[in-house]
Amino acid sequence: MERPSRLVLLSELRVRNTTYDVSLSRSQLTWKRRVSSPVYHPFRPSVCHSVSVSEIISVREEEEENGSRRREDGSWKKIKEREEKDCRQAFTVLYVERCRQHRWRCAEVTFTCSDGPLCQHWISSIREQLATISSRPKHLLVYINPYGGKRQGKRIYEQKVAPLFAQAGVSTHVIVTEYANHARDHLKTEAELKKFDGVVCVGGDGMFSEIIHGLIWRTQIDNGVDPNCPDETLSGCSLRIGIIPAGSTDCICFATVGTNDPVTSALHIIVGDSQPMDVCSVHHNNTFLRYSVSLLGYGFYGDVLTDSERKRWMGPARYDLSGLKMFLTHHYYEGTVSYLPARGIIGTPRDAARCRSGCVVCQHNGQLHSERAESYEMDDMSNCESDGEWRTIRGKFLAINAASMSCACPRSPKGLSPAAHLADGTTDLILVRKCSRFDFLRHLLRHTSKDDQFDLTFVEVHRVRRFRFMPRHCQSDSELELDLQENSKHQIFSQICRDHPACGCAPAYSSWNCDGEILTHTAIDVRVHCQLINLFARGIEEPPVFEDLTNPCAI
Ligand SMILES: CCCCCCCCCCCCC/C=C/[C@@H](O)[C@H](COP(=O)(O)O)NC(=O)CCCCC
Ligand SMILES: Nc1ncnc2c1ncn2[C@@H]1O[C@H](COP(=O)(O)OP(=O)(O)O)[C@@H](O)[C@H]1O
Ligand SMILES: [Ca+2]
Repeated sequence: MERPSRLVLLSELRVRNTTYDVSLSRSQLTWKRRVSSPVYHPFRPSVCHSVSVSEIISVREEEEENGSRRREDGSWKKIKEREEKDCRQAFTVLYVERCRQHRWRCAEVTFTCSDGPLCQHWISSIREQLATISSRPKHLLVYINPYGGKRQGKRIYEQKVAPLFAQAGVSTHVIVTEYANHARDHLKTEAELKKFDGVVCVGGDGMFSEIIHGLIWRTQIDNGVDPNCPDETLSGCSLRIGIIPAGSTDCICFATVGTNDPVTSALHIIVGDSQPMDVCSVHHNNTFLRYSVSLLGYGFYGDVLTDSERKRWMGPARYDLSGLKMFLTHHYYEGTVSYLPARGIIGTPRDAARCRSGCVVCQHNGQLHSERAESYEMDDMSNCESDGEWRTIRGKFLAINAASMSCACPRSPKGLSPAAHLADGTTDLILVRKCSRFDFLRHLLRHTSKDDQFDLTFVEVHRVRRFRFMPRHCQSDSELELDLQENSKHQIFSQICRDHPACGCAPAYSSWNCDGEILTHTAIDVRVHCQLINLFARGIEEPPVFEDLTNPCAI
C-alpha cells in the first residue's frame, strides 16, 4: 500500500455555505465536510471528496465585486445573495472527473477563505505541487485535418479543446492542414521539434498515420538510421502524440483511451499521460512502404476501404455501405502467408485477459524485447530472423488481418483481436479462409457480441513478430509449379481468370488497408517495432473493483 504522503496544507474552508476540512498533500487534495454534531444524522452523511494532484488541471483565483465574482480570465460569475457574504477571497480548482464509459470531464470546486493571505497560500501551494509534475506538456504542436470524418475537426478543436488547453496553461502552435500529407511533410522537414513537448493530431486514423510517418521518419534521419532497411532497429520517438478524435473510425483513440471523446483526450494530454505503442513497418522488396499501428487488412478490409474512398462524401457512413457491398461480393484471394511466431512472450490471442492501463504483459514483453535487442547488438546479429522458425500457410482467404492492438472502435467495442496488446512487440495475424457467406457473417457478427470470433474452423490466429504475404499472382514460376502439383485443375482456371478479368469471376488480388490508407503493393514484409512511439494516453482504465486504500476518503 502506498504511504499517505506528508501534508502540505490543512485549513477550514467553505464550499458554498458548508464548512469543509480541506487538506493538500503531495499526492491528494481532499475536502471533507465538517460534522458539527457527533450525533449520527441519516439525512446528512459525511461527504468526502478526494482528487489526485496529478489530475488537477489548474487553480484559479476568484475576486468578488458587487455580488459577482471575477475570474482570472476576466469573465464574471454572479454569486448568490446568501453565499459567503463574509468570505471575500476564493479560489477554484479544476480537476478530472470520471464519467461513464471511460469519459473524463473537467469539474470544478470553489473554496472560499476567511482571509486573503490564506487564499493566496492555497493557490501558490497547489501551483507549486503542479509545477513538480514534469510529464505535463507546456507547448504543443497541433495539426488539424479539416477534411476528416464529418469535417468538424476545426470546430471540435476550437470549441472543446482549445479552452481546456488555455485553462491548463498549455500553449499551442496550430496548423490547419491544406492538403493530404501536409502534416507529414511539415514534420519530416520543417517543424522545429525541439520547441515542443508533444504533437496533437485532430483527425482520424488516417491523419494519425500522417503524424507518425512524419515523426518516425524524422527521428530515423536525425539518428542516422536507414528507414528503408527492414532489418534496422528503429530509434524510438521522444515526442508524445495526442489524438483528438475527429475522423470516421478513430480506432487508435478508442483502443488507447476507451472512448472517442475530444474532451477526454484533451484531459489525458493535459495531465501528461504516457502510453507506449508498437509500430509495424511495411516493406516491399527492401523498400519502405508505410508504418501501421492498428489494422493491416488484405481482402475484406482492404476492399471495404478501396470502395469507401469513392464514397467519402457520405462521411463515416461510407464504411457501412461499403462493408455491406463487400460482404455480398464475397471475394477471396489466394496467396502465401509466412510468419515468425512470437516466442518467449506472455499472452496469446485467445486470452480472456485484456490490455488495460498499466498492462503487465506489455511491461514484461517490452522488457524482454529490449533485452533481446541489446544481446543482438552485442552479438552483432541485427537480423532477427535468426531466432525463430518461419511458418508458411498457402490458401484462399477472405481476409488476412494483422491487428497490432485490439482495434476496438464504436463499430466493434471489443475489436478485431480483443486480447491484442498495445505495446508487447507483437501483432495478431488473423487468417479467415474461404468459407460460405453465412459463415463469414457469423464471424463478422461475433465482432459485435461476446462470442469468440476465432472459435470457427475457417479462422486461425497467430501472435507474431514478423510476417510476409505473397499474393498468388506475384509468386515465382517455381512457387507456382509447386502449387500446380498440389492442385493442377484449379490452377488452370485461376490462371485463365487472372489473364481475363472481364470474365466476371473473382479478382486476383485485393489491396492492403493500412490504418485506413490504401497500400499500392500487395506483396509485403511486415515487422513489429516494440514501443516505438508514445501517446498522451494511459490505456483503457479498469473500473475500480475494491475500495482504494490510498484514497484518504476510504480510510
Ligand atoms: C455485418 C456486421 C459487420 C460488423 C463488422 C464489424 C467489424 C468492425 C471491425 C472494425 C475494425 C476497424 C479497424 C480500424 C480501421 C481504421 O484504421 C480504418 C480507418 O479509420 P479512419 O481513418 O478513422 O476512417 N477504418 C476502416 O478501415 C473501416 C473499417 C470498417 C469495416 C466495416
Ligand atoms: N487538408 C486536407 N485536405 C484533404 N485531405 C487531407 C487534409 N488533411 C489531411 N488529409 C487526409 O485526409 C485523409 C483522411 O483523414 P482522417 O483524419 O483519417 O479522416 P477519416 O477518418 O474520415 O478518414 C487522410 O488520408 C489524410 O492524409
Ligand atoms: Ca501489439
